[in-house]
Amino acid sequence: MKKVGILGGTFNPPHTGHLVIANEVQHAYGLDEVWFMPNQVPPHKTVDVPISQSDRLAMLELAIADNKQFRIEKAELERSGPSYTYETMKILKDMYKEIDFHFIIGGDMVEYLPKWHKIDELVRMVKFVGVSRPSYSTESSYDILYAETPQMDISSSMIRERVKGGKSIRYLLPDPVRVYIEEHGLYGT
Ligand SMILES: Nc1ncnc2c1ncn2[C@@H]1O[C@H](COP(=O)(O)OP(=O)(O)OP(=O)(O)O)[C@@H](O)[C@H]1O
Ligand SMILES: O=C(O)c1ccc[n+]([C@@H]2O[C@H](COP(=O)([O-])O)[C@@H](O)[C@H]2O)c1
Repeated sequence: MKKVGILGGTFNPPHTGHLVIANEVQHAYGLDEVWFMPNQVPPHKTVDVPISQSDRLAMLELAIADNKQFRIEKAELERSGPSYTYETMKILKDMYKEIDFHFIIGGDMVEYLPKWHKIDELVRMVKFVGVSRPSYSTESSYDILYAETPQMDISSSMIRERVKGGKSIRYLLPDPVRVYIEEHGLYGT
C-alpha cells in the first residue's frame, strides 16, 4: 500500500520549518510522498493580513520545487467554507482507496486536537504524526504517532512580522520564496 504524508497548513508563507518536518516524517515513517495541502479558510484562526490564494499557492510551488516526492494537494482550495480536515480526508480516502494517509501536525496542533471538528471519527480515519515545536507539548490523549525532528522556532507569523519590521528573512525560508515576497511586495515590503 502506498504511504502518503499530508501536511495541511495555511502556508502564509511556507517556511523551512514546514519543509524540515515533512522531510523528517517522510523518512521516519517510510512515506512514498508528502502532499502539502493549503487550506481555503483555516478552521481555527483568522488571517489578519490579506493574502490571495494565488500568492500562497505560488509560494508553496516554489518552496517544494526541488523535491520530486513533495507535491501540492488542492482539495481544500476547491471547496468553500472552513477547511475541516474530517471533510477533506473523507473525500481523499474515497478518491484514493489504495493510500495509507499520515496527517502531519506540529505541537500547537497536537494541543488543539481535542477541538478539531469530528475528531473522534477523524482519529479513526487517518494516522496523525505529531512533531514537536518550541513552546508546545506533543502529549495527547489520542492515539497518535510521533516523530523526532530538529526543533525550529520559525513560524509564518514571525516571518510576516520580520518583513513588516524591515528585518531579514533570508535562510528562514527557501530563497525563491523570499524573492517572491520581495518582488510582489507581500507583508508590507
Ligand atoms: N517550526 C515548526 N515546527 C514544527 N511544526 C511546525 C512549524 N511550523 C509550522 N508547523 C506545523 O505545520 C502545519 C502548518 O502550519 P501553518 O501553515 O499554519 O504555519 P505556522 O507557522 O503555524 O503559521 P502562523 O504563524 O501563521 O500561525 C501545522 O501543523 C503546524 O503546527
Ligand atoms: O478540522 C479541524 O477542525 C481543524 C482545526 C485546526 C486545524 N486543522 C488543520 O490543521 C492544519 C494546520 O492548521 P493551520 O491553521 O496551522 O494551518 C490545516 O490543514 C488545518 O486545516 C483542522
